[in-house]
Amino acid sequence: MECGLSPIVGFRFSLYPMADDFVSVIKGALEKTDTSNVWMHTDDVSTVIRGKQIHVFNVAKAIALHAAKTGKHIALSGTFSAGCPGDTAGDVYLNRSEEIANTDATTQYVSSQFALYPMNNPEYMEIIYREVNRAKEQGVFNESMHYASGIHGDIHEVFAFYEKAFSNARSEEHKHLVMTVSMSINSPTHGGL
Ligand SMILES: Cc1ncc(C[n+]2csc(CCO)c2C)c(N)n1
Repeated sequence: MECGLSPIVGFRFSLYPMADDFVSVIKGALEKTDTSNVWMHTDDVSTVIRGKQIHVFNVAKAIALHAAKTGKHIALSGTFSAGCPGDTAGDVYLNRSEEIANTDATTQYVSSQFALYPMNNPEYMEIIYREVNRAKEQGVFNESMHYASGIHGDIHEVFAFYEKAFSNARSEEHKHLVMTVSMSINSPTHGGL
């Protein structure tokens, strides 16, 4: 499929609540979030949201935060993509204003791992190192590991880092970017902030 020029950003993700009532945690997180600024579709495996970058990251964070507020141990795994829309569904959401819809500032510790894939960019390793260094400067870097980098801290700082990294790793010349994230929230393994 041809890569288009649409500035649309997408995020396909799944929530895995470690709880018997996982259905209500998933559905509750999706329903409590104001998703009016993104195109959203849920199926039996995952949910996809598409729209302006600012809204996609705002909605992704809000869904994670709503799930986290249940107090249950939540795993979230997903892929952000831009520059290769494939289809035009959701393009209508690109005319939304920049005003974000979800503003809950509740503190919540998140431990996560991410990987950047700057498509068709011969400088991809420099781009990845640059963003990992920014994570260190911003105090959200956790650890190095094979195939990903660990990012942790308050959910608002972690998502702010991810949104910046996603912007920084794209360019006019190299529009197509993929970023994977996996998060663990309320895990008994971490001590918290
Ligand atoms: C964000 C997100 N979207 C969809 C699923 C798939 N899924 C698994 S259980 C369930 C509820 C019952 O219909 C759904 C929709 C997921 N895990 N996380």
